[in-house]
Amino acid sequence: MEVIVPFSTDRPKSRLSDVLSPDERAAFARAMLDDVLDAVKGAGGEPRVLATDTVDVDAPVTVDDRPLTDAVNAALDARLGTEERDRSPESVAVVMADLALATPAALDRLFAAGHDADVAMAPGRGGGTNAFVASHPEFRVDYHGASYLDHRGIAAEVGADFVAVDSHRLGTDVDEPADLAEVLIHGEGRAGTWLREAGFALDASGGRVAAVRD
Ligand SMILES: Nc1nc2c(ncn2[C@@H]2O[C@H](COP(=O)(O)OP(=O)(O)OP(=O)(O)O)[C@@H](O)[C@H]2O)c(=O)[nH]1
Ligand SMILES: C[C@H](OP(=O)(O)O)C(=O)O
Repeated sequence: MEVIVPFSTDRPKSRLSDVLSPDERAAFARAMLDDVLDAVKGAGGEPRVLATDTVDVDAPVTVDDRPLTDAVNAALDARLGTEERDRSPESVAVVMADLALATPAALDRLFAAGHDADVAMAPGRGGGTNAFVASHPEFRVDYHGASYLDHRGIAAEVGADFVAVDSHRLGTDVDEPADLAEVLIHGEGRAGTWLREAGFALDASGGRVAAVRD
C-alpha cells in the first residue's frame, strides 16, 4: 500500500521555536521523517513523501507547495479516484512525518484496521489527525483544528465506515516542547538520539517529567 508522508520543509516545527533554533528544528524534523519512513517500510508500506519542496530522502518524493489539505487531497484524488474518473479499490494511507514514536507494530495495527473499515484513523492528542488509511473513493481531508472530528464527519457524509485506532505511539505527534519528553522516554530512533545529542534530558524536578536542555 502506498503511504503518503506529508512533510513541510518551510520553517518546520515552528511551535518548537522556544527550545530549538531554525537549523535545529529542520534537523530534528528530518530525523523524525527518517524514523517515520523506516517504520512505514518496516510495516510493509511503500512511503511517498509529499513535500513542500525538494528533499533528499530514501523514498520517492512528490513536491507540492499547496497548503497541506489541498496537497493531500490531490494525492487522494490520484489514488482513490473521483466520481468523474474510474474508481480504484486500492487503499492509501497518510502518516504524518512528526510521529517520532511510530513503530512498524503500531502502523501494522493501523493498516490492519484499514482492511476492516473504509476509513481507519489514529487521532492525535488535541484532536488532530495523525494517520489514517482510506479505501473509500470519496473520502477527503480537511486538516487543522479538531480535524479528527471533522474527518469523522466527512466519512459519515460520504457513507464511509469509520474506525478509530487508539494508539499512544501514533497519537503522539511532536508539536510542542512538552512532547519532547515523550520522545526521550519512548523514542527508539534517530529523533530520540538527536535530542540526546543536542543536550536534552528528562527532568522530574518540577512535577510532570519534562525535557530540559543542559
Ligand atoms: N506537504 C505538506 N506537509 C505539511 C504542510 N504543513 C505541515 N505539513 C506536515 O504535516 C505534518 C503535521 O504538521 P503540523 O504539526 O501541523 O505542522 P508543522 O509545520 O510540522 O509544525 P508547526 O510549524 O509547529 O505547526 C508534519 O509532517 C508536517 O511536516 C504543508 O503545507 N504541506
Ligand atoms: C495537520 C494538523 O496537525 P496538528 O496541528 O494537530 O499537529 C491536523 O492534524 O489537523
